[in-house]
Amino acid sequence: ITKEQDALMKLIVEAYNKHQIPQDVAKKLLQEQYSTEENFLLLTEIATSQVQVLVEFTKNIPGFLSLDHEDQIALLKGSAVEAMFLRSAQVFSRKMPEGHSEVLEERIRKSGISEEFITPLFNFYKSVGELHMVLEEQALLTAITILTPDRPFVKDQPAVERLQEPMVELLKKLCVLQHPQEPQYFARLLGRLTELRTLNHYHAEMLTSWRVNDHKFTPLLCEIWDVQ
Ligand SMILES: CC1(C)[C@H]2CC[C@]1(C)[C@H](OC(=O)c1ccc(O)cc1)C2
Repeated sequence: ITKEQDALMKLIVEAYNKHQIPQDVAKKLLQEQYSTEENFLLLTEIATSQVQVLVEFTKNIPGFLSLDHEDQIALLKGSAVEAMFLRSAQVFSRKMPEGHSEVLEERIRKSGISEEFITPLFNFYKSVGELHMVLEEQALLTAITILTPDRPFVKDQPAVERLQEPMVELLKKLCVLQHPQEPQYFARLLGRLTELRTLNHYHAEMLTSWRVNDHKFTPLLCEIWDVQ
């Protein structure tokens, strides 16, 4: 790892650590009762704070704020769902205090989300959990997801590629260092990004099914997903 790569990694990890889901949201997970309505409101709060965390993390990715402003928005809107699933999968499989993940799973299952979405979601969580990613890998993988050049409406794709490229190179080196006995580990990580893209479709279905049942989203979620 070169000096520049080490500096880049420290910046990304620092940004990733700086923005965590507020503790009060996590605490509510255990306190509130279990009605479908209550669960939906909790998930709305979790999703809203995840998007806020995503925006703050993204702003700290070196070079992001120098991109064309409309492209910055296009990248955020295009990656919000994937970044949210990636972060919740990492939180879910790693840092959840004892018993929280079961409670969260229960609330997700009883929040009006159709079963056809629940299965792929928890399969994804399991496949991320099995990787036992270290923090640096989690942070870099999230930054790489956000800096995907071929999102809809991105005008200057090469500029995004120039930011994403060094992160992919750095992640590749990290994987070799962290998992010397597993040469295909880096490929498995990138495979998760492909699986993530399939979740975009399920997520759109989920939003629609909530909306037809007249559930209300927060303004931030409406804005990032162009609903209502
Ligand atoms: C764990 C998850 C990533 C998975 C189940 C809850 C999540 C936080 C997310 O919820 C929403 O997207 C969502 C969108 C709008 C809304 O009002 C509530 C939740 C999907």
